[in-house]
Amino acid sequence: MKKVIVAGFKGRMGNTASHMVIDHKDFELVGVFDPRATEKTLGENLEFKGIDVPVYSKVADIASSTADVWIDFTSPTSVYENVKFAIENGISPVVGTTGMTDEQVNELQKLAKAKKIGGLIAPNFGISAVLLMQFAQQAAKYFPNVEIIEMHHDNKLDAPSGTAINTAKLIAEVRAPKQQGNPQEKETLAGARGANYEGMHIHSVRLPGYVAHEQVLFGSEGEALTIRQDSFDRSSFMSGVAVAVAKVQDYDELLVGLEHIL
Ligand SMILES: NC(=O)C1=CN([C@@H]2O[C@H](COP(=O)(O)OP(=O)(O)OC[C@H]3O[C@@H](n4cnc5c(N)ncnc54)[C@H](O)[C@@H]3O)[C@@H](O)[C@H]2O)C=CC1
Ligand SMILES: O=C(O)C1=N[C@H](C(=O)O)C[C@H](O)C1
Repeated sequence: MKKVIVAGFKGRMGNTASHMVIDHKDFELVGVFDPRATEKTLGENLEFKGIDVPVYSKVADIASSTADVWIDFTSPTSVYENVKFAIENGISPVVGTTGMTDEQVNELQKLAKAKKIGGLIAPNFGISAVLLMQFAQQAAKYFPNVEIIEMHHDNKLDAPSGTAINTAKLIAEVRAPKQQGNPQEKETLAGARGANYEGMHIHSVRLPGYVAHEQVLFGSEGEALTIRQDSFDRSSFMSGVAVAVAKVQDYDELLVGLEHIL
């Protein structure tokens, strides 16, 4: 049995992940963490009735031997400290939270290597998004002119999305550096051309009703290719999270990207 703690359990993803862990025959939920929590045990919430695991509202209250795996769906400003805490306490992190800087990820990777702790940061746990990123990287070898449009619910804190940044990074690995559009182009309204990652423009849409969606648009002489994925429900991320929880302790480093453990 993998003993699991869920950080951010009062949020959308943390709630879904807590249910997944409870329902999984090989996992045991041993604690949940969220600074917004006021209850002492999870079972005080009607939807978790009978699940009397401890609720933590301060990270310092979590003992190092509490869990094998730390699932993190929190916020861009808290994820680095949480993951650092997990690694320092011998707990393998499975991280879905987006918005960390490259420097923060590098530091955590160094720490995990030094402590020989396996972990995973996945910008997206959905198989449709993992495949989209791989297809986009393949297509970019033949279509170097590319723009990315990511579309999310309007409660999202970070922009562009972690998936969009990761898509651009994967494409940049196979495409010669290149600025796109007319070299003389001028924005008459700031931001009109979106963010710019090594010449690739990334556009972020935020709308109620949306969950998580991405389109990668490729254009060439007389033809175009569009790759799109849609996550309509947060349950779609859970098979990826479950695979990560099951396998993460087999590694002794912090990996980035679900594809590395599938
Ligand atoms: N990798 C993936 O497949 C996915 C990643 N995400 C990412 O997961 C993160 C969370 O997303 P949502 O659940 O929609 O957000 P949310 O805002 O619904 O939930 C975040 C929760 O984290 C809590 N929190 C804040 N600071 C904390 C801390 N220091 N320790 C523990 N909990 C803390 C908040 O109180 C809140 O309850 C975002 O970064 C989002 O981009 C979301 C969906 C899929
Ligand atoms: O905030 C979200 O909802 C999501 N965040 C991740 C991201 O930033 O890419 C993954 C997915 O898109 C949902």
